[in-house]
Amino acid sequence: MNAQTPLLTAENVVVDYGTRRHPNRVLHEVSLEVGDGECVGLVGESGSGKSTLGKAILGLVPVASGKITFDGRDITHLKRRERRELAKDIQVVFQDPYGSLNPMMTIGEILAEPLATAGVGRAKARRTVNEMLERVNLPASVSDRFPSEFSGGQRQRIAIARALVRRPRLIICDEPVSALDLTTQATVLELLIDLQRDTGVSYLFVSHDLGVVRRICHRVAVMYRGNLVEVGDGEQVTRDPQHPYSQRLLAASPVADPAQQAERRAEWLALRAAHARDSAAA
Ligand SMILES: Nc1ncnc2c1ncn2[C@@H]1O[C@H](COP(=O)(O)OP(=O)(O)OP(=O)(O)O)[C@@H](O)[C@H]1O
Repeated sequence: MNAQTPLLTAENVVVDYGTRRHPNRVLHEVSLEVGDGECVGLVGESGSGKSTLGKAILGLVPVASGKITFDGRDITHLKRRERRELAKDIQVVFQDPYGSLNPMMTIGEILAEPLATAGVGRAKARRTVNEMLERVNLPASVSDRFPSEFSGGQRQRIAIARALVRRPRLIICDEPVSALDLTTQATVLELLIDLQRDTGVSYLFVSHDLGVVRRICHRVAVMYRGNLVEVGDGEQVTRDPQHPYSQRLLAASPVADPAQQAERRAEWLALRAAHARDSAAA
């Protein structure tokens, strides 16, 4: 990994939802870098703006001001064709392994589709599909089957294989394990870590779960009401955060010990109450 060379930069990115007359500012001048081969976690409670930053990078929501660069190139306002071309380098894995795979297509068709769009011939596409299935620990024989025949964890591995087929340099992982049970979460996280080690792909890893982020991310950014309040080393931010909001987020994250969990839940409820008060005052 070379965290010195940012592959992706977001500089003072502002995103508004709502209307021009009644804008609802969801991102307030957010700045973040993801290095080549780096995994950066983006944490924060529901509604803090994590997915919106991912969508801004993917060009799925308009950026009102600020700049996003990829490999030194300004990608803030790309034309549709340029955006399609960029899909080779930037891919996404969503939370819901049930909704993100077309139920009418076989696994082979789902994985081959991005290659066909890129003009890759059928024989080469088939080889690449088999190689990617192998990478996510699924046999080539699954190609002829449909998504409904697989478990949540298997579907998420298929979604990861699909994200990988064009050998992207960055994958935006939007809560990729939060719909999975704990054991399956661990397997998918291990897979993502192995893939990063083997391919050098970078991840922007969106999650509300500090434990998950601690396992996989080199650096962690904490988002609160559309602002990044803390960015730092993953171990440090997830164990000894400096910002009061990050401290409350850590206090709310699940732990194995029930007594400690009860204590954290109480702190979490206090956090929610404080958030509600802040929102009412805003
Ligand atoms: N398409 C939209 N139109 C209007 N408001 C939206 C839209 N998408 C998200 N929002 C609002 O923007 C804010 C940030 O949402 P976002 O989904 O980015 O948060 P998040 O941190 O990813 O939350 P979660 O963890 O629940 O996915 C929320 O208040 C949400 O209601």
